[in-house]
Formats: sequence, C-alpha cells, structure tokens
Amino acid sequence: MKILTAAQTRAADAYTIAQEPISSLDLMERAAGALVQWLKQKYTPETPLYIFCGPGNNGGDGLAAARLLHNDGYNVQVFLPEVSQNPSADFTQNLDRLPQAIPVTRIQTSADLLSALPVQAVILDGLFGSGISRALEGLYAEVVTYLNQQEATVIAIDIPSGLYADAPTPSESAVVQADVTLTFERPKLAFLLPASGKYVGVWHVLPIGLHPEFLAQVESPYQVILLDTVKTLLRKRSKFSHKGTFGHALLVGGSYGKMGAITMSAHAALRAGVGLLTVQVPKTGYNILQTAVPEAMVLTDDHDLHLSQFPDELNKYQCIGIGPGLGQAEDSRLALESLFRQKLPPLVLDADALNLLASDRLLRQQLPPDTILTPHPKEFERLTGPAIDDFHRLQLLQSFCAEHACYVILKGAHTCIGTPSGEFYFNTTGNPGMATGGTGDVLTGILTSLRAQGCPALETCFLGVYLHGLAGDIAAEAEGETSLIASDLYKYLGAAFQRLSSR
Ligand SMILES: NC(=O)C1=CN([C@@H]2O[C@H](COP(=O)(O)OP(=O)(O)OC[C@H]3O[C@@H](n4cnc5c(N)ncnc54)[C@H](O)[C@@H]3O)[C@@H](O)[C@H]2O)[C@@H](O)CC1
Ligand SMILES: [K+]
Repeated sequence: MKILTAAQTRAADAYTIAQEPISSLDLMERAAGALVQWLKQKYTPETPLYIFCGPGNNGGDGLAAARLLHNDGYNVQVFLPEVSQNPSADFTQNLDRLPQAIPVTRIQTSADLLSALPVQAVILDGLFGSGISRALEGLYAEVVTYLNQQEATVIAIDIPSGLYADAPTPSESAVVQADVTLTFERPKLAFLLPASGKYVGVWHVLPIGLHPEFLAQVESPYQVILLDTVKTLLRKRSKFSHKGTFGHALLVGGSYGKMGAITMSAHAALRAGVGLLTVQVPKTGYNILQTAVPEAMVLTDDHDLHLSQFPDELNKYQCIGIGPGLGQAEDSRLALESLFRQKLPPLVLDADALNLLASDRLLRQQLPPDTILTPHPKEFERLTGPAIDDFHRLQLLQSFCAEHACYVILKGAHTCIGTPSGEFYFNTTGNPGMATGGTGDVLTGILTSLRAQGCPALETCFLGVYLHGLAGDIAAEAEGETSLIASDLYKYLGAAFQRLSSR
C-alpha cells in the first residue's frame, strides 16, 4: 500500500472531489462518518466525548463528527481555541450545522481550559491535521500541553496535532501525544518512524473512498507491506518434493561466548523450511551446534575461537548467511575479503559481518550485488555515517542501497526494507517484546532459509520480516511481551506460517 505525502493527499482529495464527483463538504462528511463508525463500535453513548477543533479541515472533521455523534445520542462537548485566523470554508459550514444542544466552549486564553477532564472521557484531537505548516505555538501549544496532561484517552483525528506528516517536526513544536490515531485512507510516513511515531499511539486506517484511479497512478517510493501481498509469496510444498527441492543454506558465525547467536539462526533457518542446512563455526562450537541443532550439518573452522575461513565448494549452497555471533577478529575480516572475490550464491549479512564491512571501505566496495543486509540503526550508521534525523536516515538508506545494488533491512518498530531502485517498504508486524537480544539472529536464519529455497531477494525480505514479526506477535499472545525471548520466535514460526496461509 502506497503512503502519500500531505501534498499528495491534498491532490487525492481534489481529484476525488472533481472526478467522483463529490463536494468537499460531503467528503468531509464521509471522513467524519468513518470516524463516528469506529468510535461507536468502541464506546457507549454515555462516554463523555470532548472534541477539540482547530480552524482548518481537521477541525471541520471534528465538528462534523460532533454533530453525527450527538444525533446518535452521544454525550458530546466541543472546544474551540480562538486565535485570530480565517477558518476553512468546511469548518465554518460545519460550525453552522452544529446542533445548538451541543455545549461549545471557546478558549481565548489558557485560563479557559477546564480543570482535569474525567479519566473515563475520550478526547478527540481535531486541532490540526495534514495542513500543519509551522510549529504549534502560543494558545495552540498551551491547549496541546493541557491535552497531554490529561489521563483521559486521546484519539487523534488523521494525525496528532502538531506532527508533520512527511518531514521532521520542528523540535520547538507542541505535539499531541495520542493513544490512538484514526487516519484517513493511508498511514502517514511519520507514523512509521521512531521520533514521530511515538506520538501516534495505535493507528488505524479508515478508508474514505478516495478515488482509486488516483491511488493507482500516484507515484510514491514509500509503501507498507500488506498481508495480501505477503500471502501470495508463500510457496506450497508439493507431494513429490524432497529435501533437495528446498535448497541448501550455509550459515557462518559464532565465536567463543557467542555460539547462541548462530544456534538460534540455525533453528530459525530450519523452521523457515530450508531442505538442508550446514553451519560453519569455530572449533569451540562443534559440540554446541551438534547437540543444540541435530538437524544441521556442522563444519568447523581451523580456528578454535573465531572464524578464519569459509568452506570450499560454495556453489553447492543456494544462500550464505554470515554474521550472527561472528566477532570482529582480523582473521574474519580477511576471510570476508577473500570470500567477496569469489563467485558466490546470494548472501545475507548481519551483525558483526556488517561491523566488519563498516570498518573497511574497500570491503564495502566489493559487496556482491543483490546482497541482503540486516542492520539495526546503529549498525546502519556505522556503514553510512550518522543520520541527523529519521528522514535523513531514509535518504542514507536510499543512497546506500543504490550505490551497492543491495537490499537493506533496517530493523526497528516498523522495519524498513530499502531496495536498489530506491523504494522503501515498511513492515507492520512485530511488537516491543521483540526488543531483546537474539531476535536479529533469528531474522538472519529466516532470510537465509527463504533465499536458499529460491525466493528472490525482495520477496525474501517481505516474507522474512513479515513472518518474523508475526511469529513475535503470536509469541507475545502466548508468553506476553515482557517474557518474550528470541527462541520464542522460531518456536512460533510454524504458527506464523500457518496463520499466514490460513488468512
Ligand atoms: N477534502 C479534504 O481536503 C479532506 C480533508 N480532511 C481533513 O482535513 C485535514 C487537512 O485540512 P487542512 O488542510 O485544512 O489543514 P489543517 O486542519 O491541518 O489546518 C490548516 C490550517 O491551519 C493553519 N496552520 C497551519 N499550521 C499552523 C500552526 N502551526 N499554527 C496555527 N495555524 C496553523 C493553516 O494556515 C490552515 O489555515 C486532514 O488532516 C483531514 O483531517 C478530511 O476531511 C478528508 C477530506
Ligand atoms: K489532529
């Protein structure tokens, strides 16, 4: 699903208004109707609803929702911060249509703000939407601060007020801290990035029937990975298949004290369906691997404690995953250097393989095309230099992927896949329970396995991050987020495959 900028959203609104055709006021009515439908499913008419409306169309949505909710018997109050400013036409029309029975409080100074709102109340934030063009200051900032002090649930209409949809929000701006954001038609880029996403709470997309023709034609490098897309990538295992049908993967990593990492990758690779798995570890890891993962074949390095060479006959593997628990010994860097000079099957690089790459510009230049790299933000910035903010990090991602013709899976709450042709694909599965050691090693195992089974690079990335997050979500349902550990991810990977194929 494409993500639109604020300007593209305005264009989509305008196109819909002209082509459907529908009046701007009726489109707002449709948006308000979608909000109200969502709210009615969640809250009873007795719930006190406090609706704060700014002067633009976001405020217009709030006013229209207030009327619809009131007409359905809901307990609604409206608050209008008054700052000398021309309200939008649709705001004014909806203010005129507001039933007299709805109490309206005009806020002229912060003294007009009520004392604390009831805890069981719901606040609708309709102060500003995607039309924000500068930092929120003065009375608006005071209202935002007041809202942020309330214990009542805050639901943002379209986007938390003060937040920029597709650019860094000025640090001096007041921003509403929402518990829930009900956004129209498409999520906004800001929802998916850590510095801005923290204001959004749980977000839901409410379709409002923007014109499908516009949505099909509009170009955007930003996309959200959808369940429907991922489902189509699952491959059925045919009756006459055998272990050779599902590829042979090689995982390389582990060092003294870090054998757990490569062990977890190995488990994950097997659970992700690879036909055969070989793991190359330093000698110290031999008994550990053979005991912990009897399904895998084990090769040992000449070195006792860390990796110093890659096995011969690399062409018998369909993918090589390198990095979990590897360490950063000079031997290992040299081994990578000589590896990159050979003709290779597809690679997945993680953890210390990325750190070795970061420390050696020449090695980076030898990176084979189509490689999948899986850095977390710190590893990523070691490769590219520091990012000023989340948006700059996306620019760095785009140029790195283009320069090295590779796929980068930038791990985070919404993991982002960068491609050589400049697109960004954001994942929506996963939860904070997965912020624990070893979950990245599991992802490496899954990706190496899928790639070895013949999945093309981008499809491997889609399927891998989605399944990894879904396994995490199923694990969190069973174990809770706090107690979730990395091995739960491969324990529930089978359930994730099943859930994906049954949906
Ligand atoms: N037909 C449409 O265009 C639709 C718009 N919708 C709603 O309209 C919203 C966008 O509406 P608008 O474009 O009117 O934008 P906003 O409602 O975000 O407000 C824009 C107004 O606020 C002013 N403003 C911007 N930044 C300010 C600041 N920091 N301090 C004070 N004033 C500031 C602008 O000059 C403008 O007058 C969406 O977020 C959505 O909620 C929905 O009703 C769906 C349909
Ligand atoms: K808002």
